[in-house]
This record gives sequence, C-alpha cells and structure tokens, in this order.
Amino acid sequence: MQRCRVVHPEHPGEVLDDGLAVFFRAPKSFTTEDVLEVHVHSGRAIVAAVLSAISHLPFCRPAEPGEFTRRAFNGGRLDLTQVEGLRDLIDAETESQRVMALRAAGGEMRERFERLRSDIIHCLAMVEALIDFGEGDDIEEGVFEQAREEAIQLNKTIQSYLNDNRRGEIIRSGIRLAIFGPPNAGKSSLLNFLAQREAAIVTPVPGTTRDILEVSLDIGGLPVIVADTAGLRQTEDVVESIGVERARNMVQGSDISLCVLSLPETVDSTTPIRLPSGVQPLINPNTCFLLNKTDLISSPSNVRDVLGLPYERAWTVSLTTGEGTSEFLSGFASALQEHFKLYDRLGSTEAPVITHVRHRAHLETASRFIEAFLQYDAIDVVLGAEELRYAAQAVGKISGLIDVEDVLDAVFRDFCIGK
Ligand SMILES: Nc1nc2c(ncn2[C@@H]2O[C@H](COP(=O)(O)OP(=O)(O)OP(=O)(O)O)[C@@H](O)[C@H]2O)c(=O)[nH]1
Ligand SMILES: [Mg+2]
Repeated sequence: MQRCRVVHPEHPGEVLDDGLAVFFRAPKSFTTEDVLEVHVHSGRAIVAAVLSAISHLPFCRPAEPGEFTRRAFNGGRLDLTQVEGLRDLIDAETESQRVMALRAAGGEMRERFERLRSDIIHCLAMVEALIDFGEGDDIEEGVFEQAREEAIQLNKTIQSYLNDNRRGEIIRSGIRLAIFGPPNAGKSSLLNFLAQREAAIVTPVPGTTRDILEVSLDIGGLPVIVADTAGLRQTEDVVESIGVERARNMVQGSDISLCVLSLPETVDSTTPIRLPSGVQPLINPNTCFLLNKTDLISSPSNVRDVLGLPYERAWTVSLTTGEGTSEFLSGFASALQEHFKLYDRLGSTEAPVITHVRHRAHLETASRFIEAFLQYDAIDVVLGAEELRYAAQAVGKISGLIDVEDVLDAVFRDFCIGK
C-alpha cells in the first residue's frame, strides 16, 4: 500500500486527493486478476472527481452489478454458495443472518456439497469399473453391494440436510411471526411494544384491527417479520369477517405464532377458563402465549399453572404498566433461538446446510436419482450408473462448478453495483 497523490490522467498537475493505492497482483486478488484499489476520502465531490478522472482512461469502465464477484467466480475463487453467502452478508440485517452468511461465504457449504458430490462420484466410479471389467475377473467380488451401501448412506446424508425444518431459508428471509387472539386482548399494543413505536392503532373498541399489519424487527439477533392480526370472533360485519379470515390464514402460514389473551377475561379466581373458541383450533404445540393485563387482576403469579401452559412458552405481562415485559422479551428471544437453532450448535452438523430454495431443489433431485439407482440390480449397472451421474450433476449445480449458465445470471443479478 502506497500513499500517493491522486491526479487526473490528462492534467497531471491537477491533484484530486491525497490517498492510498494498493496493488493486488494476480492471482492473489478477490477477482484473481490484477487489481488496483485507490483509497480516497469519502466526500461526494472527491469521489465524483476521481471516478470522472478514471473514466478518461481508455481501458476503464464502471463495473456491472456483481461483476467483481462474477469474475471471482469465473476465476475459481468462489463457488456459487460462497457468492450467495457474500450477497447475503452484504444484505444481513441481524446477527443470525450475518453468522450464517459468513459461514457460507467462508466456504463451509461449498466444502459440504463438494464432499457430497465427490462421494457420489466415488460410488459411480465403482459402478463404472463393474461395467468396464465385470465382476469376478479383474474386480473383486461385492463391488456392486458396496456401491449400493454407499449410495444408501449418501441418501441418508442428503435427507438429513433436507429435514432441517427450512431453518436456513427462514433465517435468511425472516421468521414469520403471527400475533393472534380474541379482540381487545392487546395484540396491537404488543406489536407497538415490540416495534417501539405506534405502528398499529390501539383503542378500547374490540375489533379495532381489521387488516394485517407487518413490521420487520430484530428479536434476539433473529430477523422476525411480526404480523398483527384482527381479533378472532364471530361477526356479522363484512369487513371484520374478512379480517378474521385473513388472520386465520396468517397464523396457519406463519413459522411461529404468539397467542395474546387478556387475563381478566381468561381467568377467574376460582375456575380456570377455557381458551376462547375462535383461538382453540389455531393452537399447536409450538404456540407461545402472552397473558396480558396483569394490572387488572389480583393474583397473576399462578395463572400459567391454572391454564396448564408451559413456562418456557408463556409469559404474563402488563403492556400498560410494563410489568413482566423484559422477562417476556428475553424469554421469547430464547424460545425463538431454541426453535430456529443457529447459535448453540454452530459448526456442528445441526447447523442448517441449506440456505436457499435453489439448494433444496437440487438436493431433492439428487436424492431422487440415488433412489432410482437403488432400484436397479447388478444386471442393469449401465442404467444404474446413469442415475448416479445425474445425481452428481444435481449436486454440482449447487456450487456451480459444472455448466450452469442459466442459474448464473439469477445469482449475480441481485448484487449491488461495485461488488
Ligand atoms: N389495563 C390494561 N389495558 C391494556 C393493556 N394492554 C392493552 N390494553 C388496552 O386494551 C385495549 C385494546 O388493546 P389493543 O392493543 O388495541 O388490542 P387488540 O388485541 O389489538 O384488539 P383488536 O385489534 O380489537 O383485536 C386498549 O384500550 C389498550 O390500551 C394492559 O396491559 N392493561
Ligand atoms: Mg388490534
């Protein structure tokens, strides 16, 4: 790195800035080509003057969006999972997204998928040896059985990647959280508390919220798209009933849901009261509960026992006085982190391997071809080999190390200019 004066190429007397220049000699640069980086002060006028000066050099033009990264890919520096990781890293808004993107950009997924592909190819090599030489003469006995055994294991590995509850994809795109419950329970008050602003209208009138209101938030380092919904009840009002229908669909389509109940309407000093009938069908084993308005009842401490709700997924608060809200926030963040496990098992096989729908599609295809291979017996090795070849190709498409011109554009298109 050299300190230097940056001058206009056509008027060298004209000093544009006092900066630094770094020369990266090929192939030890990001793009694997020769790269010169000029560091100048960040004032808009300086940057504009330097860019305009550079454009006077006949061999220079501004980069297309994603062009540097594309050159890095063409030069073999990055595979597609790393390219995607890099793009996700630039876009990351929460800690979990940053951690996951960094792992991908650093080549962890690349390594996983490359190993998978080379294992399939190893399997294929055994089968092809059988085709070329035939069992018994030059090849030892049992090769086909061994190939089958390996294929079964490979398929298990792929299935374990696929059975991740889409955690990687969900963290990338945001966890969809639906707030639901009966009217007037404090759902919109909760949204406002989480967003720390008056995002939703709150009034004492039951049925205030009618449409769905979404806010993107960072909860415990996880990206969460929180949706406030209309209170669930039977209603003659046409507009409200559409809202109720939308609320139900939202809860059913969400990744996790939080049921808000108003304590004075849910518990009685003597009898535990059943959950409101509109709410009941939407409750599943992962539903979280927020029992609101503790300020309006006398003994809030044992209501979770009374209602038989799990301690790790139910909290009592008053959104008006703020009582219990910090316990709720930290408890709910832990519940989310537990559900979308990313932090505690980093680097282990538990961490999600699939972060893009594209990966899932190719892995499903690979698995189908391996299963097809397993249908053949030793007589049909030629056909079986073909299935394995397709399986290896499908995995290769994830890293883009084999012909995939069509997916390249899609991957690079979303890059910001200059990277
Ligand atoms: N006393 C008390 N009132 C509360 C509390 N939380 C919310 N409220 C009040 O309860 C009323 C309803 O609150 P909202 O947040 O609009 O309730 P909602 O569940 O969104 O209601 P709908 O949109 O009609 O379904 C408002 O008057 C709030 O001020 C609380 O903890 N204690
Ligand atoms: Mg509301």
